[in-house]
Amino acid sequence: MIYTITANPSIDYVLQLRQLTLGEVNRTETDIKLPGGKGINVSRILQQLGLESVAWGFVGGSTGDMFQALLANHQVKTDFVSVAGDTRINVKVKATDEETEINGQGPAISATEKKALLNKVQQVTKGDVVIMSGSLPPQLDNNFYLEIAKIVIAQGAEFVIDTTGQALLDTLPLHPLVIKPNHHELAELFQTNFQDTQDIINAARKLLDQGAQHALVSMAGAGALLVTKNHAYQCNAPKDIVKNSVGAGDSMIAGFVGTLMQTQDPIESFHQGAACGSATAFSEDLATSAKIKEVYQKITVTKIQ
Ligand SMILES: Nc1ncnc2c1ncn2[C@@H]1O[C@H](COP(=O)(O)OP(=O)(O)OP(=O)(O)O)[C@@H](O)[C@H]1O
Ligand SMILES: O=P(O)(O)OC[C@@]1(O)O[C@H](CO)[C@@H](O)[C@@H]1O
Repeated sequence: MIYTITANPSIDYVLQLRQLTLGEVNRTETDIKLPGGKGINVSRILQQLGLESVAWGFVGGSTGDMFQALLANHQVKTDFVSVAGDTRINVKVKATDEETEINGQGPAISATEKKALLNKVQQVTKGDVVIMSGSLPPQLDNNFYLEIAKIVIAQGAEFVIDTTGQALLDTLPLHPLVIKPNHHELAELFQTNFQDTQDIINAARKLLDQGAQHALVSMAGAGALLVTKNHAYQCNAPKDIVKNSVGAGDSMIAGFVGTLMQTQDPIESFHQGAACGSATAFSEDLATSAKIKEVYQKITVTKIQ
């Protein structure tokens, strides 16, 4: 089974405006509410790929009720911990060619609520994969993901982590199945600027040296890299109208992990991950299975090392 952990789920309030003028009253052309949060997005794409997952996380308040009602339309199995605080609302503004995001902090999580989630993680067994992604709500320690990773490994299962900074580095010695920084996050991790693809590959290899099993580096409209100890692969990002790239990275993780569990083939998994990422960028909501199949045909994976 695949479990996703979204410590800080959200209602994504996606607003389309012709133009955004700060300091003025702006009115939307369209607005939609989506059940958001990185792990939730991963579960939704896995569902489109015909793969079952269980979404774990903290959900609370009337916004939490609305979040669950929105998610109920997507046939994702859930097992949330109910919390006293309100699930956050994240605002995504699409205006002219720019996407601006304002993400809420999320509810405070009590020690009892945290324990309830850790207890769920104790259920995992060999063959399971736990995917943890996204920011942590306030009051959860920075080592929350590390705590989870330790439980998962002790149970003989695998984990995937999509976070940044020290929280990511701390889990590397426990051998995450895959990590997926985008190229900006990767540069920030090493406090550098990349001059070329080789710089990116070298940085990704440092994360492999520290323990990651596979390193994906996403580069939005410039495609992505899959870096292994001895080889590197690149894929293109097809050109189309970008409708909403929120969740493209999560979609890539879902495609990669879901395919890897079925095929054990990292290159095929990379191809499918890239298809899911681009298909989401070309969709208003996350990608559908039909869109993923269509986009898959337009992606080529090239061995560059
Ligand atoms: N504009 C785009 N055109 C085509 N493909 C895209 C575009 N944006 C993203 N993708 C695909 O999706 C993958 C993941 O996107 P991206 O690099 O933006 O991840 P991310 O920064 O983690 O995004 P997010 O946090 O919004 O989920 C890219 O590597 C690419 O394959
Ligand atoms: O604030 P975080 O947890 O870092 O990111 C949350 C978020 O921006 O990530 C998803 C897209 O990746 C959205 O559904 C959600 O709003």
